[in-house]
Amino acid sequence: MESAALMWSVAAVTAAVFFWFVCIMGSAEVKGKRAVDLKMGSITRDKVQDKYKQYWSFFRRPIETLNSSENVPAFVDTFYNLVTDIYEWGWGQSFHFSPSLPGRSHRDATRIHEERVVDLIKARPGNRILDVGCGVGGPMRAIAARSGSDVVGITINEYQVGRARAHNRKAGLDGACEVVCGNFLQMPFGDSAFDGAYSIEATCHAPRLEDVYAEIYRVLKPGAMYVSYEWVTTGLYRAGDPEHVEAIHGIERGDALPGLRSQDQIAEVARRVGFEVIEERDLALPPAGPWWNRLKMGRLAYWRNHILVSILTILRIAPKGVVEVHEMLYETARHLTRGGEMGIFTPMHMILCRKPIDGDDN
Ligand SMILES: C=C(CC[C@@H](C)[C@H]1CC[C@H]2C3=CC[C@H]4[C@H](C)[C@@H](O)CC[C@]4(C)[C@H]3CC[C@]12C)C(C)C
Ligand SMILES: C[S@@+](CC[C@H](N)C(=O)[O-])C[C@H]1O[C@@H](n2cnc3c(N)ncnc32)[C@H](O)[C@@H]1O
Repeated sequence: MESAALMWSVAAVTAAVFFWFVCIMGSAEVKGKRAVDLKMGSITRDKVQDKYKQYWSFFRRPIETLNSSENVPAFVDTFYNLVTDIYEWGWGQSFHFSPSLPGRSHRDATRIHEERVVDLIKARPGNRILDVGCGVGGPMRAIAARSGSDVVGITINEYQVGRARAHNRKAGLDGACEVVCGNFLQMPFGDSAFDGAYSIEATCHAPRLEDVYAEIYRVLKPGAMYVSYEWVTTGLYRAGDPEHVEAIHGIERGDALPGLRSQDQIAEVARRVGFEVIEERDLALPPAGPWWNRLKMGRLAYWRNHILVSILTILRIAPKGVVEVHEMLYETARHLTRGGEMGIFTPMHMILCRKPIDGDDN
C-alpha cells in the first residue's frame, strides 16, 4: 500500500514537472508560442520532414539557380514555414539581433534597436510607413506605438501574416498596423505610396539587392527616408581563411540566404537605384555590446529546448522533423556566434537613405 502511494506521488511530481517544463517555462521573452503549440507554418504535419529535405536540396543546386530571383522567394517561404514557430517560442516576436545594453534586458535592447528607426526616418503621427520583410510584426508594433504612424508590413510567408495579424489584434494595434502577403521584389503598392520605409534583417534574403532597393525607392514619396539594418560580411572577412568561410557558409545555409554581401557594396547599390545616402554605420561596433551574447548565454536553454522538442515529437504533439529543424538552428547559432566573435560578420550594418525631390542636385 505504501509503495503504491509512493509510486503515485512520484508519478504526480513527474507529471507536474513535465507540465511546468512544457507549458509554463516558455523560453521566449515575449511569449508568442509555447512548445506544445509548435507547428511548422502552413506545412501539413506529414510533410515537414520532406520540406526540410527540400530546403537543404536548394544548396546542392548550381549557384546560378541559387541566385535566381524566381526560385529564392519560394525557398525563403519554405524556410519561414519551418522556423517561424521555433523563432517565436525561443526568441520572441522580433526576428532580429540588437546590440546588448549593459544592465538592460534583451527585451529592452530589442525595443530600443527598433525605436531607433522612428528617429532615423522621422516617422510622425499619421505617416504611412512600410516595413519591408515584417516577420510576425514585433518591430512594426514597437514602431507604430512609438511614432503614432500607420505601418504596413509585407512578408512572403502567409503563415507569418496570420501570426502578425493575431499579435496586432492582441496588442490593440490592428488599427495602426496592416500586414500584406507578397514579394518585396515586386510589391503590390503604387508609386510614391509611403512617407517612409525600413527593413530589419530582411533584405539579405534578396538574390539581388538592387531589385528590392529599387522597389522601395519606387513606392516612397520624394523626400521620404528609408533605413535598413543589413546582414553583411565586414572588412575583416578573408575568403582564403577556412575558418571564416565555414562560419559564413554556415550562416548562409542556416538562414536561407542566397549569398551574403560585403559591407562596402550596400551604399553603392543604394546610390545606383537613385537614393541619396545620408549615413552608413555598423551598429555592432563598440561602444555597442556584442549582439551574439544573447545566443551564447542560451547554451543551457538550447539543451533544454532540444530535450523538449524530442519529447514532444515522441509524444506526437510536435510534427516529425521539428528536431532536425531545431538542430539546424542550433548549428546556425554556433556559426553566427563565431562570425560575431571573429568580427567578420554583422547583422546590423545600418544604411540611411533619402529619395531625392525632383530638382535636388544629388
Ligand atoms: C534575421 C534572421 C534571423 C535572426 C535570428 C532571429 C535567428 C537566427 C538563429 C535563430 C536561433 C538559433 C538557435 C535557436 C535555438 C536552438 C532554439 O532552442 C530556440 C530558438 C533559437 C535561439 C533561434 C531563434 C532565432 C534566431 C536567433 C535571418 C533568418 C535572416
Ligand atoms: C529575419 S525575418 C525579419 C522580420 C522582421 N523584420 C523582424 O525583425 O522581426 C525576415 C523577413 O523577411 C521576409 N522576406 C524574405 N524574403 C522576402 C520576399 N522576397 N518578399 C517579402 N518578404 C520577404 C521573411 O518572410 C521574413 O518575414
